[in-house]
Amino acid sequence: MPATLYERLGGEERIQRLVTDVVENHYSNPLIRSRFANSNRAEVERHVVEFLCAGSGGPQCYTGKDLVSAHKGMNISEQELVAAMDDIVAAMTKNGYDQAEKNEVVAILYSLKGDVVRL
Ligand code: HEM
Repeated sequence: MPATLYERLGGEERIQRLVTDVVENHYSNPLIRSRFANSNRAEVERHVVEFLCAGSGGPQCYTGKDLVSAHKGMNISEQELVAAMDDIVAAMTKNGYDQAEKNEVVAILYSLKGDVVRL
């Protein structure tokens, strides 16, 4: 059996470090940081770790809202989606991931566009 994406991302410990950098990038990205002004950073971070672990094949359970409920009423634009994806790719580069894993994560994020953008 080929390794799951969860395994190739290095399991929960490396995913936690990746997500800390992703959230840091979002909170300092002028294109999207205002979106998080009223969010609980620690809780968003915990939910995103669970989301990525569970969604990539890990044993964790995702305990946050479903994606549509989490983003409903925000009217997020395509530009904001690209900005968020840029933050994630930059954090993956910083954490030493290969192009193959970056491509896979970008493809998954793009496939979720309809659950996030213009709701
Ligand atoms: C495919 C892309 C995306 C995925 C997979 C995603 C995933 C998530 C997840 C798992 C949460 C946690 C939900 C919870 O705590 O219950 C969340 C929250 C959030 N997301 Fe996204 N997100 C995406 C794109 C975006 C974009 C483009 C923006 C805006 C620039 C955004 C803004 C937010 C905000 C502001 C919250 C916090 C909501 C709150 O405080 O309750 N997301 N997202």
